[in-house]
Amino acid sequence: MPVTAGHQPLRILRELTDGRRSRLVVILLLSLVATAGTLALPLLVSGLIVAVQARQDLLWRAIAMSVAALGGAGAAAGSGYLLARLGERMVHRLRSRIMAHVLRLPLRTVRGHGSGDLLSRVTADSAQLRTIADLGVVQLPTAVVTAAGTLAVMAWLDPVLLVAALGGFLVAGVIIGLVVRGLRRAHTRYQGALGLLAHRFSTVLDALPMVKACQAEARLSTRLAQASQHTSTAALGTIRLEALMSPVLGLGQQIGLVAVVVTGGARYAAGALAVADLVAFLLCLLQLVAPIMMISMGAGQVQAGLAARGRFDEILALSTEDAEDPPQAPVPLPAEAPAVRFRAVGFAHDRRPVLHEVDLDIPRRGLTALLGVSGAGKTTTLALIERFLRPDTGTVEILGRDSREWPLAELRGRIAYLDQEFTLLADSVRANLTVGHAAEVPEHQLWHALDQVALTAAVRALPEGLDTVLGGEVDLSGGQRQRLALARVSLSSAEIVLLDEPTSQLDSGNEDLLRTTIDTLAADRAVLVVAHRLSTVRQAGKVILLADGRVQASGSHEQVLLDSPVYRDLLAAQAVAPR
Ligand SMILES: Nc1ncnc2c1ncn2[C@@H]1O[C@H](COP(=O)(O)OP(=O)(O)OP(=O)(O)O)[C@@H](O)[C@H]1O
Repeated sequence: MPVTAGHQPLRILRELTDGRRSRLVVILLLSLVATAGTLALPLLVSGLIVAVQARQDLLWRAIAMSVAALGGAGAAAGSGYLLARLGERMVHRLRSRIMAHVLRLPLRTVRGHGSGDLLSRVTADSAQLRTIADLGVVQLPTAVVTAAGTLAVMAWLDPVLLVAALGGFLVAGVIIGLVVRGLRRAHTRYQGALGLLAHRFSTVLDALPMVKACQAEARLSTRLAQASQHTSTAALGTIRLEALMSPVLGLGQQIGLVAVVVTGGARYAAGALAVADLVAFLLCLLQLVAPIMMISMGAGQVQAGLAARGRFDEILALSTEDAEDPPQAPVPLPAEAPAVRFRAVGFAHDRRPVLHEVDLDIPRRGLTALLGVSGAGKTTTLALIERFLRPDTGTVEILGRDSREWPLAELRGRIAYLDQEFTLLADSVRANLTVGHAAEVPEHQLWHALDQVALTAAVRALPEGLDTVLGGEVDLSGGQRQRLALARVSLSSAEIVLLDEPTSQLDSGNEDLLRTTIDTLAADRAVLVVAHRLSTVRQAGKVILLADGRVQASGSHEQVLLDSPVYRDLLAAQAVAPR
């Protein structure tokens, strides 16, 4: 069920107190004590004036005033601290939930949103959410109770004066009500603009070497400054509205004060009001400003928190990749099916057709090479096998089962994938090698995998060996990173291995080494390698040639060589001597 804006505060209250109801009760009790202390003070002052006039003993009254003031302040501090802890716990839980959810979204959805925008939701927006806990849950209700209690005391002291005082605040209240209504929209616009700015900046940072090489710093700085200006314009929308609050309230208070002084003076002169009651009333009026200020400013800030919660909801409403997992246990796998089978597969990126009626088989064992000019659809083919993407038409079968019928976790457990960017985590060498493993991998296996890709010496030379964190001050070269990614793949026991251009950064010595690693992998599983360097295809048992999103030829190297002029052209372009 979609969450309406009206339901949101209640839901946030539930999230805040989930498993901590008793803590909330303590916070509420402390707040009540603080409120009672505040309300008692004017009455105790009034009593003190009467006692001074009557020359009575003042000691116990002084003690009572001290207890009310100190007790109230202590209780307010305690409730504020406990509440902030509850708020931070809620923010941490929501933030973790959002991050876990984002990691399970389809790649397309994540890319569509942009990493910077998602980052700003997890950081800046979650900080805004804290305001709801800090202000909305106890401070605002407490302020309402304090204001109502103070008004009741004022009514008890002199109802006529109360009417005079309220006249001043009424005008302010109407204006502030209108301002608060506009604030949530303004905050949503501002948070959206901030997310866009974060996205633009993070994409520029990701491309920093290229930016520097092209000397594009100045031009991109100007574009970023424009995005920043757009964010500031959105921020001004909230600032303008918030700036109205304090003066409007101050004006209301001044009008109320003048009205009380004039009316109170007249009533005192007429003998209708005692001086102690007039002083107590004025104290109440001054005391009323703090809760009313809290209600108006707090309500404005809570709008920012509610807007942030709304942006969280937008993300949580997006379907995760495994949302379409089959509900029933899948049928057993046929023993002799190929590792991968495409049947009349069609796929379009943003309505631009990329694959058309593709039929292909990848055998259960051995090396298959996927070739084609740049943009032919090779990476898209791998993405369909991994189920990063789903075919628009036709079927993709993995180990004899339609890929839509696989539970996603099981499907991905059967496939190891080395992407084109040979991505590594900004984490230790060990973490990068074992990222897909639930159990700890024995160290000798890690060294063996590194040995296979000739990385042992390089890793031993790192400051903390296997535990050196990469991607910061210490890093590997492009070719070493590629070999580390390959070592990760070789540690996997997956039945299907997908390698997207694994040789792009390797020198000829390392390329020979890679061929040996691939041969070892292909001995007992299916290895599909996207090869730009056509030298790799010589060792392949099967070659599939893609051209314009169609399978142009497939079979053994010799057979495709005979059948396909496109293949011969590709080989010639790479200057690989046909055997
Ligand atoms: N995320 C995307 N959004 C839109 N179009 C895309 C996307 N990814 C790829 N394409 C387009 O789909 C087509 C096939 O891309 P793909 O990456 O599969 O080709 P490729 O054969 O792997 O190319 P290369 O050898 O250059 O890596 C290209 O025309 C490309 O522009």
